[in-house]
Amino acid sequence: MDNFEAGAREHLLSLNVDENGSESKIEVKGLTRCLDKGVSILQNVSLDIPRGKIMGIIGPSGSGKSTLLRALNRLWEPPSGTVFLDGKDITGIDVLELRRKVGMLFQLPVLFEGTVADNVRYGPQLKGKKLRDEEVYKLLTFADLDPSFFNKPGSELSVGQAQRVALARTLANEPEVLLLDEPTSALDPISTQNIEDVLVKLKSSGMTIVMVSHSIKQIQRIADVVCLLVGGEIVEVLNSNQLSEAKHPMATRFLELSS
Ligand SMILES: Nc1ncnc2c1ncn2[C@@H]1O[C@H](COP(=O)(O)OP(=O)(O)OP(=O)(O)O)[C@@H](O)[C@H]1O
Repeated sequence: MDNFEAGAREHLLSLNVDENGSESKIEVKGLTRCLDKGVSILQNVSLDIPRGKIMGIIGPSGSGKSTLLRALNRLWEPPSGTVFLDGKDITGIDVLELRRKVGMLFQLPVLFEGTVADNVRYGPQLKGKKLRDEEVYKLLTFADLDPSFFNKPGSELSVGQAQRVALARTLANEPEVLLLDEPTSALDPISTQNIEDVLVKLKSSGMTIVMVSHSIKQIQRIADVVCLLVGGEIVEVLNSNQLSEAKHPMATRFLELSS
């Protein structure tokens, strides 16, 4: 390991522990969501999301994965005292500030009107900062898009290209956490691999990533930790290389059927 690598590693290790000595970037404590009719979508969910790691969330359709993810940046407002970012209750953080820190990418990207560059500049512009052309190029390259996309209208892109622009747009806010809801399910295998490579790069720069995916193989490729959600409850949290050790009957059946 050369000096630079050693220094970078030390820096990353120092990112792993905050002032409270906690290794969790996000803590979820007893999160429940009930519908008006009394049906519960999430039941007493408690989860530690490790800092600087990729956590995969898997589970059958309708098990509450998206609801849990959306609670983490208040797209669904969790009750106070249930979700904490760096030890702070997120319901007490200004919502725009929170969403800058905790960015989100959806299954299908929605680009704003205008060019690719307009899209990438959107977030910083809201704070009164105009990204320089070179900064936009850098973000596009990072998201694995050729710089020639700079002036293209967003409406002329394929879904895979638009997803990478959406990623560059999210990264322009310099988030600390990235939430992904099945970000590659509409993409071809090459675009999928490109996005996965970018996610792994982001993790090595210290970012915390939480990804809902229906692909067990994808989770095994890139996640460090996996959370299995069944019927609104967390039934297992495992290292991604230990998925075969899941014990909960629904979890084992789900894993058998999806592999
Ligand atoms: N706003 C809402 N109003 C009523 N029901 C909802 C609402 N949001 C989610 N649900 C229901 O809650 C359950 C969990 O939904 P959620 O989208 O979180 O599941 P999921 O695990 O992400 O599903 P999928 O894998 O199919 O995307 C589903 O039964 C869904 O119909």
